[in-house]
Amino acid sequence: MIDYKRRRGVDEVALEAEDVRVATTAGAEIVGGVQVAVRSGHILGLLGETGAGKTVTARAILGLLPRGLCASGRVRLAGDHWIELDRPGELRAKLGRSTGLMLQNPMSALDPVRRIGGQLIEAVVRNGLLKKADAVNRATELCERLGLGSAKEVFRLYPHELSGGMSQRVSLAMTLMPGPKLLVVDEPTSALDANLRVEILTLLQSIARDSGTAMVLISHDLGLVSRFCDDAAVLYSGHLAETGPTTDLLRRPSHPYTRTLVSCSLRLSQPKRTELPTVPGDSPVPGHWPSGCYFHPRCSQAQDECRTYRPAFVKVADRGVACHFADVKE
Ligand SMILES: Nc1ncnc2c1ncn2[C@@H]1O[C@H](COP(=O)(O)OP(=O)(O)OP(=O)(O)O)[C@@H](O)[C@H]1O
Repeated sequence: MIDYKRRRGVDEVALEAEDVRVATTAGAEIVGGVQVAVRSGHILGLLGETGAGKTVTARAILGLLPRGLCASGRVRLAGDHWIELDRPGELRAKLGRSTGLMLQNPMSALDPVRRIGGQLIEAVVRNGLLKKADAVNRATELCERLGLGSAKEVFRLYPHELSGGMSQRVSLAMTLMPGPKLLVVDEPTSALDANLRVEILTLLQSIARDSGTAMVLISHDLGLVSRFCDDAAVLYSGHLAETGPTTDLLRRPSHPYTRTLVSCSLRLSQPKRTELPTVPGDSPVPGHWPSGCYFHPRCSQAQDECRTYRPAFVKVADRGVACHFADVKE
């Protein structure tokens, strides 16, 4: 039986990452010194515009960067020792069984010419995590838990026979088979209609709560983050702009970029909206960063100091912000 009520350890820090940096092999900085922590049973939303570095940061932490990019910094799982990010092989060996990544396109995780059943159980059996009979039981329970209906029928299907919603659920089941302590979910729902999106995220949230799995949800969508994430980290041009408990952060954003995102999102939710609101201006391209604060060319409150000096990321209690003029209080 899968112990969905294993709440031991909930609230412990499941994963910490410090000073995460990513650059191209040609030397252009993409991510510059990000720190994040995710608690067991909680969901951290990684927010930011396209190109902010959300996916690259998460992949660096899992040792799964594509060719052409290299990382530095360190990461550790609940109380374990620190592992350097510039050793992706060691990182994958150490984190591989404890972490999972669910990608934007669920079909990319599935082999088109093999039935779902074999694909669900293969990796955990091959890696010696479960015996075949236990793997079948676990896959059956996951199918039930994830609302896939009769596991026997699902096991016989080929990927092309799955609907969009089913392929999301199968992909989630595959990711959950090894019982990961940390699950990174990259825009899981961008191709789904609004109802299905909420269903899948509700499932993810209940799995996080019940099993103690820590999750990172990568998203542009402030509405989804505010509904499903306990904590949020806002990235701008590969740097942390602001972090904190989601409700507090969105109610009292300290960074001008977060404030702009929140006001854009409020406009987006108005019924008479005629065009998609965006943060005015363009985000800079890696390797062509502006001087000082990277947000200053788009910031209505920028002053001389912002054009000259990069603000440090300052943590006060459970909030953190990188702005010379942020009002951070204990
Ligand atoms: N393999 C790569 N080689 C060089 N640059 C890359 C590579 N992959 C990503 N980048 C660059 O890194 C930056 C961050 O990309 P990333 O995909 O992490 O952004 P994101 O915030 O996840 O955006 P989106 O929400 O659109 O997925 C972008 O400027 C992107 O062009």
